[in-house]
Amino acid sequence: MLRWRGLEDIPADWGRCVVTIGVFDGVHRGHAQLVHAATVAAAERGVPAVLMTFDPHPAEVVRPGTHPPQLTTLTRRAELAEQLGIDVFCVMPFTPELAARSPKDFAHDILVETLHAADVVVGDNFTFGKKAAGDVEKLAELGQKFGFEVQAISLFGEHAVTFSSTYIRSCVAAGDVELAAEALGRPHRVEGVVVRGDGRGRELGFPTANVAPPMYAAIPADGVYAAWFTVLGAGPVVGQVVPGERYQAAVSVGTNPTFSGRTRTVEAFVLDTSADLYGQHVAVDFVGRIRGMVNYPDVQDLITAIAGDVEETRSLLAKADEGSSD
Ligand SMILES: Cc1cc2nc3c(=O)[nH]c(=O)nc-3n(C[C@H](O)[C@H](O)[C@H](O)COP(=O)(O)O)c2cc1C
Ligand SMILES: Nc1ncnc2c1ncn2[C@@H]1O[C@H](COP(=O)(O)OP(=O)(O)O)[C@@H](O)[C@H]1O
Repeated sequence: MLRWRGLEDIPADWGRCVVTIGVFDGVHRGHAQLVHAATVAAAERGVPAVLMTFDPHPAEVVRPGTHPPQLTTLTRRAELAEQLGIDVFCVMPFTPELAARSPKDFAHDILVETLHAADVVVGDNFTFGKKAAGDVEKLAELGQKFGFEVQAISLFGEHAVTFSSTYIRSCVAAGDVELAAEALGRPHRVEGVVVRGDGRGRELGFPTANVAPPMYAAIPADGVYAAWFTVLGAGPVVGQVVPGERYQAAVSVGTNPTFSGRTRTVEAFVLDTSADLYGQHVAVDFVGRIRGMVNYPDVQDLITAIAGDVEETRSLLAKADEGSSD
């Protein structure tokens, strides 16, 4: 898969292509349908499928200070797009200048003159151009004028819910990681580098890898979760932990109220392993919620509770795996 940042990266001899456009945060099951339509159209025409996304999130440029919690980093979005068969991951820097373009200029200058789009695939709620004045109807009209086809895909959902990044953010914020996973088609992931904490976990008998997520990362509500833990990258084995392999983890999200903590942390106790994880880039895939954060009167009560969480983690993850192999 090719990766472009900005239109400058497009080769001079670039031919025709199929383009799907959106923020694609989460690359959820609705997004997957758009991408599928784009890859099918591209295969029929024998041209590449391009996914156009934006960075930073358009909301932050249009209304500074309103950046939504982010379900996926750009790197993760690219990885997921590649798995879905996209040929080119094109990140458009979302600048005030881009936001100010009229729908006609966006279509003419970017889709036609630069990308040479033969087909444009969007969700049927797609808006574009200055003040989001362009919609699917406008895009189809511009397509007729400039010579590209438009496919508007109806929004996908289940159980009377339309799957959208906003809906999944609200599931994550409420700690309902099961519902989030259903819409995403995989567990919600928080990634980051393992940093030093207060060094207390080891004393409790449960050392935890404290994960520092990127700014804006969508963090599940405070509580305890069963998750898969993976050291990312292709580096050497870390203690007993093999990069790229997933391990069971009991994860705490919160301020450690038992110790009157102030900072909110994401901490993973990786089951049945011991490894120096400091500095590693890791991923935590949230599978199920176990309980809320509790301010225990006694540290011994916390230790007993964590031991119970570990057992709950084992059975929850085993069940989730059975479910996925049905
Ligand atoms: C599975 C699990 C459950 C936890 N539950 C709680 C809890 O209910 N209340 C709390 O105050 N801390 C909880 N913690 C967080 C511990 O207080 C924290 O891991 C410990 O203070 C170590 O912090 P450190 O990594 O900064 O040394 C939990 C940790 C784990 C791994
Ligand atoms: N099973 C494990 N799960 C998580 N971290 C582990 C494990 N075994 C060893 N570690 C290491 O121990 C560190 C955590 O120990 P802890 O006492 O909680 O200190 P800190 O407060 O710095 O997180 C982790 O960052 C990791 O390097």
